[in-house]
Amino acid sequence: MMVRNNGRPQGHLLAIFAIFFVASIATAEIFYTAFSPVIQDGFVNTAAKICPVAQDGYTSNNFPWTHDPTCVNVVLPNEEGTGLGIHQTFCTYTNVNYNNGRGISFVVSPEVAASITSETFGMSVGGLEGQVGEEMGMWEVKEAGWKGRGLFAKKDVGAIFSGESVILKTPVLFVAKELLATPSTSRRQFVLKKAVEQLPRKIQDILMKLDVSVDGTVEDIVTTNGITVKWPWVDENPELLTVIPEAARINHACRPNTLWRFDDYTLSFEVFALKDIKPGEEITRSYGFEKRSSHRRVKSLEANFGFTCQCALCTAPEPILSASNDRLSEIKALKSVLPTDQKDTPQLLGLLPNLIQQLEEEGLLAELPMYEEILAYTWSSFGIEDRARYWAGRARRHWAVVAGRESWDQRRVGDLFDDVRGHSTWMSWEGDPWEGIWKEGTEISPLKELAFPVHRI
Ligand SMILES: C[S@@+](CC[C@H](N)C(=O)[O-])C[C@H]1O[C@@H](n2cnc3c(N)ncnc32)[C@H](O)[C@@H]1O
Repeated sequence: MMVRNNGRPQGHLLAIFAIFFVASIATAEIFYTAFSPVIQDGFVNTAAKICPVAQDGYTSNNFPWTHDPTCVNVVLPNEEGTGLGIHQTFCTYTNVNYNNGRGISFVVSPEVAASITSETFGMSVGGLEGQVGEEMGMWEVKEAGWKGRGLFAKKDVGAIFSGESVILKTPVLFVAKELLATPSTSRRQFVLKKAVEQLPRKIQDILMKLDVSVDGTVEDIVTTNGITVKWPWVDENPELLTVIPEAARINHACRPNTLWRFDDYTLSFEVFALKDIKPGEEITRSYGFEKRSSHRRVKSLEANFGFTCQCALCTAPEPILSASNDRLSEIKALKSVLPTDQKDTPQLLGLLPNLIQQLEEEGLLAELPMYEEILAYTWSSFGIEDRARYWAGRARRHWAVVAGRESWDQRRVGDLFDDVRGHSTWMSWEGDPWEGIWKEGTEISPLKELAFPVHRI
C-alpha cells in the first residue's frame, strides 16, 4: 500500500550541514507501482475501450475516470539517446467533473494513473478556487509587446504583497515528458488530442486559444505553455508537463516577481508573489536558467523554449548586464568554496554574509533563506545570541514567502528565533570558534559579518 506522507522529518540538528545536504534529497517514500495487465492500444484498435488500472492491488475498469482510457504503445529513445529502446504504453485519463466541473486530463503511463488515488480527487482545491487571482480582480491578461500577451497586476487594486497568492488552480492537463520524446508522432498526437477533447467545452476553448510556437497542435500548446513538475508517486519520479491556463499567460523574467509551488497530493498549483508587485506591473516567473550568465541564459532559453528573451534584465544596458554577470560569477565562486567538512564550520561566518549579500543584490531571492538559516545555526552554535536571532529572523521571514507561512521551514527556524538559548544548536560548537578562521591570504574572515548591522526584528 502506498504511503502518502507530506510530513517532514522533525528534530534538531547541529543542523548546519544537515540542511545543506538533506535539503536536496527528496523525502523518502514507499512507492506502490501498479501495472495494468490489459493494455489496449488505442491507435491499433481504437474500438477497444477498457484499459484497467490497478488500484491498491485490485483492478477496476475506470476509477476515477469518467471516460475509458485510450492508450497507445510507443517506442522510447534508449537511455544513451543513440537509438530506440523499450516500448511503453501511455493512455489518456480524464475526469470531466473534477474540481467543480473544471475537468482534468492526464496523458501518462498506467503506473502514474494508478498512483492517483480517490483521496487526491477528494482533496481538490475546489473550495479555494474563486478566491484568488482573476476572480478577485487582482490581475488581467494584456498585451506585453514582443512577448505577446502577459499577466499584469490590475491598476485599480493595491499592491500584491510578497508571499500573497496570485493564482491557485488545478492543472487541466498533465502530459508525461517521456511521451513527447518518442518518434511516434501520430500516436502521440492521437492521445494528446483525445485528452483535450474529453475536457469540458469551456476549458477546451481556453486551452486551444493559448499561445503556440510551431503549428498550433495540442502538442505545441503543451510544450509552449506546460510547466514541468515531478511526479513522486511512482518509481523514477517521472516528469510531467502540466498546463494551467491562467498561469500559462505568465511571461518569463530572469529576475521574476513570482514563484510557484505544486502540491502533488492535492494537485493544486499556486503562483505566489516573491516580492511586492506594484499595481500595473507585469507578473513574471522564471522558466529556468536564471543563474547562468546573460549570454548563456539567452542561448538556453532559445534552445529550450524557442524565444529570444526580452525580459527587463536581458534587455538592460550593458553596464547593468555586466555587473549582473560579475555577481553571478562571484556567487558561483563563493558557493564552490563553502565548507563541506563540519570542522570548517567557522568559515561560514565569513563566506555566507557575502554570498547572501550578492544573492540579494542580484535578486536571486529564493535562495536566501537556506543560507540565512545556516548562518543562524552557526552563530547559535558559537553562543552569539543576537546574531543567531538576527539571521533566524531574516530566514523565517524569507521562508514564509518562499515556502509559505505555514511551512515547516518557517516553523523550524522560528524555533531558533523564539528561543536561541533553548535551541539544540546553542553553544554546541566545541572549542574556540575563532581558531583557524582567519586564513592567511584569503578573504575568509568573520570581519565582514561583524560589519553587518544587527537590527531588532
Ligand atoms: C507560456 S507563454 C507566455 C504567455 C504568452 N506571451 C501569451 O501570449 O500567451 C510562453 C511564450 O511567451 C513568449 N515569452 C515569454 N516570456 C518571454 C520573454 N521573456 N521574452 C520573449 N518572449 C517571451 C514566448 O513566445 C513564449 O513562447
